Amino acid sequence: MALSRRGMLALTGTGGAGLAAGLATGWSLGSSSGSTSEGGGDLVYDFHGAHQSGIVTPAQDRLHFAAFDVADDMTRDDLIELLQDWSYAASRLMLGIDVSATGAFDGGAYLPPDDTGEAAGLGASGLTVTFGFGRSLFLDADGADRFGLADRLPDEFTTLPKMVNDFLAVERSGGDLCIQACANDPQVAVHAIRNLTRLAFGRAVLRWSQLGFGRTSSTSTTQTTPRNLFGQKDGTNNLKAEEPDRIDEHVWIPEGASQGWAVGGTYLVARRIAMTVEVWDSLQLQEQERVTGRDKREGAPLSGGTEFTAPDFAKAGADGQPLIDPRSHVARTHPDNNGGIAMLRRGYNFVDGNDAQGRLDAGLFFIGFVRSPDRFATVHRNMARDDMFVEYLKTTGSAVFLVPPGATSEGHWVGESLFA
Ligand SMILES: C=CC1=C(C)c2cc3[nH]c(cc4nc(cc5[nH]c(cc1n2)c(C)c5CCC(=O)O)C(CCC(=O)O)=C4C)c(C)c3C=C
Ligand SMILES: [Fe+2]
Repeated sequence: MALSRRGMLALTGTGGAGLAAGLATGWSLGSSSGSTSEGGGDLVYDFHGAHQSGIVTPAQDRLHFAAFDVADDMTRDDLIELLQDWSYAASRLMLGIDVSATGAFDGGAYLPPDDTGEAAGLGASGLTVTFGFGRSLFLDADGADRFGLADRLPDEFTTLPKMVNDFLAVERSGGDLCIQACANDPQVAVHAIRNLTRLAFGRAVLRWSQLGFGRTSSTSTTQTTPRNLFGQKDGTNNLKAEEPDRIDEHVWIPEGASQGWAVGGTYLVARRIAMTVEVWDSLQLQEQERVTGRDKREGAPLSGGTEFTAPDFAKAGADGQPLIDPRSHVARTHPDNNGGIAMLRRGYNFVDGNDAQGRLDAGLFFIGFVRSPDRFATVHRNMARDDMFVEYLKTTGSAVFLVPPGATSEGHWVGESLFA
């Protein structure tokens, strides 16, 4: 593949010394022969910033998430080059332009095009591309330090304990690297993952991937609360971008964390949670609401009020029992019952076909951003132990990635601080 940067033609083959060299001297996005924005596709988010995009960005409607394994023969320098190439390509894709300057159509008739072309004319569609590092990048399953990164592994980067409703498939779990692509057009998100996967050819292999539709959270007060496949309003009491102090407290890795290079990053916890929708659908409305702790129509807590009224876990009904069942999902996961821990949820619905009995393989691809995996585990343990909701859920995939801080400006790349 040949990609060009500021008039410089990069290497052909698997990717990139030329690209890395371009980065070192500073690169510019210039113009592209590729896509132009049309219709609703002209929403563009900035790739550069102190934090990566796709975290507090108002949750887009579509997701393509991918986890990768780095090839066995990769060196530390190769890994750096891959991250540089991915950063450059992502910064272009987020502008709604092709992965390289010659793109889908201008590389000449005798070469495969750099860009696969299916997003031509769709614009940026609010695309965000977020990169993460798996724990195995630092220390693999055999304890090998493949890239000289073991002493950069944060103490906080622990593995999640097994939970009661875990039925984890190896082929849907883990990974050395991840890319979360979110957009308002599914083809734009798929195009991003497809082209970044292609760019990694010979360097990293796709391990598993997940498509998601219909965001199941709002991450901004400008958004209405969406519904998940149980028909519930989901995301009501989520952390919102308009609460920077709470985001600082709960999401970003703080100064004083064990590894300074990760400050300003966060941890992404991905859980593929199958929902037994047919069983749920046969529950009485009243029981669905009791299990959730909120009413289904408005999403208001069962202690009273409207959607955004704070739940009152102490409030009792005429029978003297709490109006919100202590084993409801809201009671088990609320910060008041978890030592104040909150997380930024940014998940998506999925339907991946059906089984031989006609039951949908449907659920929620949960994505949560937290400042340490241990904080997620605390809430999840409390939920898994006796949340009534768990009866209707089965977790089939799981992975945790450290999302490093953002590439601050052009010429910088995601992951730079790890190798500094
Ligand atoms: C441990 C983390 C969580 C997992 C896993 C999880 C799965 C999950 N949740 C829903 C539906 C809802 N979740 C709601 C609230 C909520 N959920 C979590 C955490 C996990 N959920 C938290 C921290 C909260 C917020 C609690 C609070 O502060 O009140 C709600 C209520 C509406 C809302 O506030 O978003 C719903 C509905 C599903 C379907 C699911 C797995 C499939
Ligand atoms: Fe939840």
